Amino acid sequence: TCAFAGQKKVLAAYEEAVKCGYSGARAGRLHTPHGVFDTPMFMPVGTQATVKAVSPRELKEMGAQIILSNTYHLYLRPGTELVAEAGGLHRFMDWDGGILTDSGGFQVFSLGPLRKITEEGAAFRSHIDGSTQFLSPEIAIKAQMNLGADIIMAFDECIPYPAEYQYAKLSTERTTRWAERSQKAHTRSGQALFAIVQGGMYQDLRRVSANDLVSLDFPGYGIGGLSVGEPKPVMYEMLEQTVPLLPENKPRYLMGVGTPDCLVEAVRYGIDMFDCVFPTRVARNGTAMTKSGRLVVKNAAYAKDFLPIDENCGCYACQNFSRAYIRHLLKADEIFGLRLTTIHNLYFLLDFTKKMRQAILEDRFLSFREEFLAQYCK
Ligand SMILES: Nc1cc(CSc2ncc[nH]2)c2nc(N)[nH]c(=O)c2c1
Ligand SMILES: [Zn+2]
Repeated sequence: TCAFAGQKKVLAAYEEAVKCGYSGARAGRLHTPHGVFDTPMFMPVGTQATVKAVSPRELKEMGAQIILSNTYHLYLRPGTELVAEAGGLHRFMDWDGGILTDSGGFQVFSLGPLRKITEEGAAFRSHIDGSTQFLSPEIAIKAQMNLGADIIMAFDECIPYPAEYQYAKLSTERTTRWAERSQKAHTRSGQALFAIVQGGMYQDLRRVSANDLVSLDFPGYGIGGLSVGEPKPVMYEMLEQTVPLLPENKPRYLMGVGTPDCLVEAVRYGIDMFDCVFPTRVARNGTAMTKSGRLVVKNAAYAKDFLPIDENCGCYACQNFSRAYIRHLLKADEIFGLRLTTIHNLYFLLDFTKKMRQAILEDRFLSFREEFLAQYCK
């Protein structure tokens, strides 16, 4: 924590991590204005100021610590000034845990019909009403200060995959200049601004991006531009190149990841924080996550299966309902069905990261990883 004593604007301090000698895995504690949180951690995604189909009370009950929201979406609707007038995002959505907002860069490129990226920022058309919009580091930071999240992200470009070396190089250099502009625009104390490492799938660009951002001295670092369709071994190789260059006493957040096998590998490289829409998204089409892989509870095979999704799971769905009942609800398009599969999938990932933390603290992470990967079929 003392590492952050000198940081005037930072509250996302990072207690001395408990390191496992044989891997980069570490168990840490993240200090924010809304509490101290355990890592490794999974962060449920609440894109439009709600984690779809579950309430803040249920999120708290299942052990969620920090949730994500999207600047891009809230900027377009209902507007970040409105959220500020409502008392900020925590008040607006009645969530008193931690909140992290993404800066909008990724969503502009992945959602809105993109118009144009220049040194100044990104012009795009709103996916809601087609209106012409523009985001820059200054606008994205102002919007995030309005929302009042505990951790906010620098405005970056998530380089598409695949990308030519030259494009990746120029984009990464611009993202570093945007990070500096984000830093200058960030004037809200009690809020931590994380930079985002880019570099495409090029080892040298990843190292340059990490070193440049570390020298700008941020309280934490996102690793972006991954989980964008690249083969998993390539993602792991980029982690191997990047993570060791990031300060040990600062949190590392692997953006948009992911499935349990990716989480256990990324923790091994020293990642602390994860987010992914996957668990909530696949839940809504009837797929449950288990330690042996995915279970499509909507399948006819489960019509008369009166066991829970996972009899060792402590979630509300598995403690009280059968696969047959949940399948019935999903087939009948009952909203409660989506709620139960979402509750299970979120609980599964939150519990999985808690189990990894315990394994690290007990110095048995690598055997935990071996056992898990042996049982989990991707
Ligand atoms: N894979 C991936 C995912 C996300 C979205 S993380 C998220 N936002 C909201 C929910 N989840 C990314 N976001 C940014 N800003 N940059 C990236 O490179 C990037 C890469
Ligand atoms: Zn469950």
